[in-house]
Amino acid sequence: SLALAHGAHRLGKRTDPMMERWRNYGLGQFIHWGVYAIPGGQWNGASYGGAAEWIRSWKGMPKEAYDNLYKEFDPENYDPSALAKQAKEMGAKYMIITTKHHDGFCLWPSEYTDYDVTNTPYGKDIIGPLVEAYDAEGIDVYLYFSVMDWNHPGYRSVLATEEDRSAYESFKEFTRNQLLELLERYPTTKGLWFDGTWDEAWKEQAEFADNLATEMRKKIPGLIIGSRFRPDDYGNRHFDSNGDLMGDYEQGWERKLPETYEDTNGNDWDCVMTIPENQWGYHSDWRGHVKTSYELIEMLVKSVSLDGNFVLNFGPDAKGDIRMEEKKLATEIGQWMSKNKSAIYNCGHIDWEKQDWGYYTQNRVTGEVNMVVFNKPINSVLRIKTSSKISLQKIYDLNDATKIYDPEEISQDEYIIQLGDEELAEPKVIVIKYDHSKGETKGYEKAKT
Ligand SMILES: COc1ccc([C@H]2[C@H](O)[C@H](O)[C@H](C)N2C)cc1
Repeated sequence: SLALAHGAHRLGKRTDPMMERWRNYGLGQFIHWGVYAIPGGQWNGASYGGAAEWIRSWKGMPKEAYDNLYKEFDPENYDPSALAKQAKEMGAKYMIITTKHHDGFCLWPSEYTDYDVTNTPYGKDIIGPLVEAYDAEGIDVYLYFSVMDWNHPGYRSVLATEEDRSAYESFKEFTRNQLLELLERYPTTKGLWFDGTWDEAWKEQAEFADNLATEMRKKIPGLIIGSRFRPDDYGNRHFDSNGDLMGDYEQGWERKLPETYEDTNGNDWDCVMTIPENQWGYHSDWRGHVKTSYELIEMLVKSVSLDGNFVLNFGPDAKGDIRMEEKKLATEIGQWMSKNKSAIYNCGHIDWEKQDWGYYTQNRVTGEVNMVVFNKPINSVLRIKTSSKISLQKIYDLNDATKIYDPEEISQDEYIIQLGDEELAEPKVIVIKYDHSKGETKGYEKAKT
């Protein structure tokens, strides 16, 4: 393998308590909020077809007009504790907030730029009260930070000239100052979610990024930083030139999920997900498919079954209100989570053969296996193929203690259980207690082929 000065500094998963806590969240909330919520995807009577938080890049939005929107930022309905309570009700264990998106507008009072909340009619810190409100609900806070910054004069996507390079040095200093400022102001932050690090200019900053990550972890020991921050010595990101993950978890699953455990390379990972097909910031005109709570619950369960966290995005509008569709989904997901959270929190992958009826999650504390059933087969029979040398002790409906399932062993390490006749009204969790006291096998004959 290549000798890298700034590649992965650790092989395999982080095993410290802060990362164990991250690994056991299951469900998170993303919040994308900024001045892009003011146009909300519309301008001059036209609707932007892209992601609302990218409207500045649309030819239909004059840059001058966008860059003056901050003078209208005055979210009179912003209510951090209401947001935190809604997240609590949904069952989120952590929240990631956009402190600064690509447009460079800062939701906190930054010493290093005037393009921040203090110069808006609202005039106050947005981030601080949100951190306090979420901490008060026991929901861990992570800060999203876009390195790419369309507002900073020193930003460059490519370093072509000496002028570019000297300008970019001032931009790097600005970036370091803002990150250290955020960690100073919000010391209960558990981690940073970086974005906007795909440009060539940043890919040349392996040493700078590596040193900055080290410096940030000096300020907050154990700080959790994903794979989307650092480039390695050769400009590779997420995975270094030896194919090793850089950062504490893989940040590549955005609006998509791994299909198999192999797809995850055995790393920690998160999937960040939009409710519409592709809108992170508030867009008043959601086009196309809006996901239902069952679709989102299946993505959550699938994520946990493959050792990942599922982070659902919310985009408050210009007044700071959460739109009706998002409120409804938070409530519906919360109703399911209130009855089935033991299949999500502290759970992860078990290498039993995936079945069509749904997903397994294993509780890392109790060892119990959860069958999360989404698809009831036509014959109401659920097949269970375990790993070898185990014996099933008890199988029961998580939400109906009177419902015990009697497994029928149909071949080596293979069982079936019978569901009742009732239709599945919602994803059903069936718990399997098992142990390794393998009794006598019935000596099934393997077919001689
Ligand atoms: C170029 O394609 C992109 C670039 C950045 C994004 C940003 C979104 O604005 C949002 O913040 C998402 C998490 N991020 C990857 C999305 C698509």
